[in-house]
Amino acid sequence: MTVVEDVSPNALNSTRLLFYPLVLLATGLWLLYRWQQQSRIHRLGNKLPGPLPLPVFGNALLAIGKKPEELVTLALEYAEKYGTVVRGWLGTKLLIFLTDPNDVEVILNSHVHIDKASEYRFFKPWLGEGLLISSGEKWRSHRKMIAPTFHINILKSFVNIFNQNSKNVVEKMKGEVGKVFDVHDYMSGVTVDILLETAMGITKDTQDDAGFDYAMAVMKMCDIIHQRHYKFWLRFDSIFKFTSFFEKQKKLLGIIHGLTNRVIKNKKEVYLQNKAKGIIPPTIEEVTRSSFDSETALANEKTLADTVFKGYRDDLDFNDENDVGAKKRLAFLDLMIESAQNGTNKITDHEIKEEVDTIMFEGHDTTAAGSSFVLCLLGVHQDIQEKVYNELYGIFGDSDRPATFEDTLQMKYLERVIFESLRMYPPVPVIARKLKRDVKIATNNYVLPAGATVVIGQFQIHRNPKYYANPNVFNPDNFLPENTQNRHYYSYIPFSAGPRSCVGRKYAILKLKILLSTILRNYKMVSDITEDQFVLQADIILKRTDGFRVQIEPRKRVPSSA
Ligand code: HEM
Repeated sequence: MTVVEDVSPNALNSTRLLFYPLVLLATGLWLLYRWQQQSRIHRLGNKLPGPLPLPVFGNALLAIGKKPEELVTLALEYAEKYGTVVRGWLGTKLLIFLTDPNDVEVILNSHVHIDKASEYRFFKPWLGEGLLISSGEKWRSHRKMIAPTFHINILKSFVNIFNQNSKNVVEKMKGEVGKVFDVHDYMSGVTVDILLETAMGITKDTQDDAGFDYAMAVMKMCDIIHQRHYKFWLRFDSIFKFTSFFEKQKKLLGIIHGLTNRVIKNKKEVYLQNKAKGIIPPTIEEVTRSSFDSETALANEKTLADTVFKGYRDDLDFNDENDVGAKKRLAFLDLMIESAQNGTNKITDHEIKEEVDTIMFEGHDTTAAGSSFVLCLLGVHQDIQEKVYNELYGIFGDSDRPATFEDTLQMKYLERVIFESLRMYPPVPVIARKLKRDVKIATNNYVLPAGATVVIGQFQIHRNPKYYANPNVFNPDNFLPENTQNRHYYSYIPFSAGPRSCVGRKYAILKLKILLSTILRNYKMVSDITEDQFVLQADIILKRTDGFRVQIEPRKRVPSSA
């Protein structure tokens, strides 16, 4: 029997009488707290150098009417005028731009300030809460799961795929001989194909031609997100929804998610079919074990990358040095699906999709821009290109055999060229973090208030004459061991650094070496413009507004000096 309690009207009335004042008090206290916090941010923010803000707008109007390429010039002018710490106000929002490696180290090396700035929320409809933007326990546990999938032994097993796809793109580029063309189109297509095969385990015969459409959709999405960063009215969802950008975004996400959904669906179906047949997929290590033994010694050989990045050892180094075990060493998507199915790692289908979207974006657009810059720069700097070619001729001679992992260790000059290109044209030109607590930086002992957004400008850091003698001159010798060993580690951060460094750093360098060496063994790059004519575009990923224009000439396989 249910007992219904009789609640008297008086009791109800006195509850109401208490409820409303309490809500009012709580709201008042919250507003007071917010006001105090905001005035504190204002007080500390205004102690930093920066342009004079206007009431209400702050400095937001500075970007109005500016084209993306003009924003690069504007940012550089302000850095020149105000120094390595510059503050700006977007309305009441405090942005602090840092370009001194000592200050940057305080932020990037911290395990506290690992949350991404609120500007990354514009990625949410696309990447959800994937590794790039997630925070807290979700980020920590997913990073722990994903980092081992970039173990050096897994990367070695990708060498054949890198080679095959590089050969394919060389074949495709044949049609461009004698023309001026945009090499980025080719680099985008090939990097998507490589990711589909390596990270996603989708074999060539099951791929369709969606890679190129995907790459183009990603570029256009980046443009929309970027415009939302600097056109302050687009920052409000309520306004954005009524603009043409919103409809465009919907269409682009249809293409992007269409591909990633198909990839996951195919992969899961194959996994379940195999499981029903009692086939447990072999780990990558089992598949490639025989070749590892001979390579074990080489794995320990120091590459330039080990020296350059040794100052900020991250979990990628830790995983390589302390083998995580065969079971965990699966290619990225295989591991995600296996973990979700057998419950070793808690990850839902939705979370798998977020991570697939993240890796597909981060893994392709960055390396497409990186490889395009290298090819254009070599077209401009013929003397440097000849040195690269001679190094490659020394390794491969007349043969057109594919590159091995050992070969990539011999490509020392090419590696310096890649690093120098990433220095002058870092594909990710800025990183932004939200400060969780106040933090004191090295410059003038400034205190940066909790709640502020810190923007770290790699582009500017990499061109500081204090660390690079002629910072605006393309000179691969900047990465000779004698020049790197005493340089501040945080003066070179194309892959960011610290706990949130790029998880694909080693993958990217290996892939770039194989892709670029294959192209350069087959073609000579030629540029009809000089480097100072490159028009850079401030974007999520650094690009050239004028396109990555080059010409190619087929190589005769003889040393270039002959
Ligand atoms: C030249 C190539 C690349 C460059 C310059 C680059 C650069 C970066 C940078 C600067 C970050 C930090 C971004 C931030 O904090 O806002 C980052 C993060 C990340 N990168 Fe890369 N990246 C490259 C290639 C790759 C590749 C090939 C992959 C995967 C296959 C990848 C996956 C990621 C992921 C998942 C993150 C987020 C890591 C985290 O927050 O824990 N990247 N990358």
